[in-house]
Amino acid sequence: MAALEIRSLTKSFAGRPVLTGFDLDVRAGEFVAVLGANGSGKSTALRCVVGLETPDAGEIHTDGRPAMVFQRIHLVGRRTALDNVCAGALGRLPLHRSASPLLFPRELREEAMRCLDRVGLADRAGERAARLSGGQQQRVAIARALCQRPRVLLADEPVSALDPSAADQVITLLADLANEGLAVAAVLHQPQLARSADRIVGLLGGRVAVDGPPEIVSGSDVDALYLPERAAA
Ligand SMILES: Nc1ncnc2c1ncn2[C@@H]1O[C@H](COP(=O)(O)OP(=O)(O)OP(=O)(O)O)[C@@H](O)[C@H]1O
Repeated sequence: MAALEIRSLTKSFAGRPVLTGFDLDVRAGEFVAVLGANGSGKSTALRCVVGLETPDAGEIHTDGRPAMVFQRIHLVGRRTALDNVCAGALGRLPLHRSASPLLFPRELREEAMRCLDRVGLADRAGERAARLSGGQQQRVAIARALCQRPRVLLADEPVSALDPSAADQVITLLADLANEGLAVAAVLHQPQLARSADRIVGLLGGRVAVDGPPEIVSGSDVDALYLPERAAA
């Protein structure tokens, strides 16, 4: 069984269908890039997986609770990178162990430090998040997600606000995390970056129109996802 399985997902907003039978499998160790025109339902699909939207119909299975990162990074700017990463564990800590961020237990701080190290930012642990670059902040957000100990990591346009070099670093990190065993699904708006993934999935008309490894998915397959008349269909 895949770590993430989505079957026949449907979702409408105010009677307007957005997802019309969306299917997706992501296995442990696999990095899937999800492409599609604006409004094609990519975010809605991921948001259904983490419970931020309720599907109208369909089935979603995930190994454990998935973690998600977003284009807007939402760190607490005046707290350190390390505190922000510790916050990823709040959902699984007993209340009395996390009532105050000042009291994050030592073992959690050590784990958060390992997560920061994993994203290449151990040396910035004590820096206020607001002082980090956009790319560094997104990597802190990924470390915070890792601190949730997920087996499935979702990323909704994680590099859309980043410069090309920072975007490359984040994509390489996501690919490495998948190589280490995470199931990773990332919505991207940059088809060329999607070519670093193990598989490219393209949404059109609320369902999967393209699904294959980058060697198989052609440039014209990808271009067709963005043709205005087809994307609006
Ligand atoms: N909560 C909501 N209420 C009403 N309409 C919504 C809601 N969320 C999304 N939509 C609409 O559903 C459609 C799909 O949105 P979604 O954000 O999933 O698309 P997307 O493929 O991620 O687009 P983008 O690339 O622009 O981020 C859009 O037309 C959007 O306006």
